[in-house]
Amino acid sequence: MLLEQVRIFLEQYTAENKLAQSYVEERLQQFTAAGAVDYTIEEMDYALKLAWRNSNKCIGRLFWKSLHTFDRRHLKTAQEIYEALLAHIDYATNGGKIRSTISVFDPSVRIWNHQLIRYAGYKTANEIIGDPASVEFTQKCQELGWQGAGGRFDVLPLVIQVGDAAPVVFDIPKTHILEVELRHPTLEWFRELGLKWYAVPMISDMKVEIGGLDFVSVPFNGWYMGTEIGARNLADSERYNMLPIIAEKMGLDTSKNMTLWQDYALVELNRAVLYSYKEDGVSIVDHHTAVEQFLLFEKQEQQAGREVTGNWAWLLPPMSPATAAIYHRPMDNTKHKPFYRYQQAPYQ
Ligand code: HEM
Ligand SMILES: N=C(Nc1cccc(CNC[C@@H]2CCCN2)c1)c1cccs1
Repeated sequence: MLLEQVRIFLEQYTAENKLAQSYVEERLQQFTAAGAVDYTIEEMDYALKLAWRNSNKCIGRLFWKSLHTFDRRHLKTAQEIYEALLAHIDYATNGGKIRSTISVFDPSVRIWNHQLIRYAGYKTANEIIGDPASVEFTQKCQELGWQGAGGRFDVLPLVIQVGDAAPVVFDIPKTHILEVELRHPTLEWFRELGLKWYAVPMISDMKVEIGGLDFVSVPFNGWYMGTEIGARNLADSERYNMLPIIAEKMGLDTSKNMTLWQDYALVELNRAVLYSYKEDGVSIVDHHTAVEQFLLFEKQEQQAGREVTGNWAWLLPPMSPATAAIYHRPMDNTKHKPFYRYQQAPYQ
């Protein structure tokens, strides 16, 4: 029952923020008198940080206390929500010195995008141009009237729905989009591949349950771990599938696995990602440093008397996993609420 779950959340908020126990009863009485649960910005801010700290698949949790919260629960029209999303993008991007940020909207708002900035995928008769992971959403945007340029790196529009009104499509002006053109520290030909990626990953399709209330529009961003771009987005055969092309350019023998040509290409692609982001002053973390930061997070949590939970398979980087200390031990994947979780897409 709702108020019971609200009580549990308020108990944790009160204990961790060293407030008087009477705070819980006061707040429950206010909610009962008002006939609605309306968390303060301080309660929301704590809950959203806590949900990050509880997210078992996240390797970046060392910085959970530095999350910046924008309270946008009062916004009602698609236009003002669009403007709030542009403000989030600008604040988070910060010229490349990325700030972990989250915006929380009224539960009647839905953002149809998987990420605020992501590339379109165009499926034609015999090929896919752009990001294959975006084909379905790109088709949805086209049905809603969006005209893409048909290129490999077209940024998709924001699709915002308020209540059960028709969704509204908004282009993101280029001035708000920071991207990094990929080049390699020593392989001069790498630049000719014409590869780039956007600076800030901003997940916009997850929800968080706080004391029994579902917040279904909580776009959040951090910065990338290099392997996400270099070992998955640009490497997967069902994504940009760049390994064969890079191996060819490297002059490797790609006719048999035993030459480990895929592994050679993978390392050079990931070196190019880290080198380019670093040189452009865009925040990024390599997977070895990210693992070290996670080990620090574990130590910090244990010193605070809290058990650390994690999803072993997701926390291991997709490159050289056995170089990560956490590879060699099991992990408790218990789920503690609140945490960020998947939800049914509004258009499926
Ligand atoms: C600050 C830098 C951060 C880094 C480097 C980082 C890194 C990562 C990485 C590499 C993943 C795995 C993603 C994948 O394999 O697709 C992940 C997952 C996740 N992160 Fe973080 N993260 C950061 C900040 C955040 C923030 C600010 C939040 C939320 C407030 C967050 C919440 C999550 C969640 C919920 C997942 C699991 C996503 C899923 O289930 O698909 N992370 N993170
Ligand atoms: N660095 C990041 N990466 C990240 C975090 C959460 C979710 C995702 C996207 N994960 C989904 C993809 C697609 C299938 C497997 N990975 C990326 C962050 C995104 C937002 C905050 S940090």
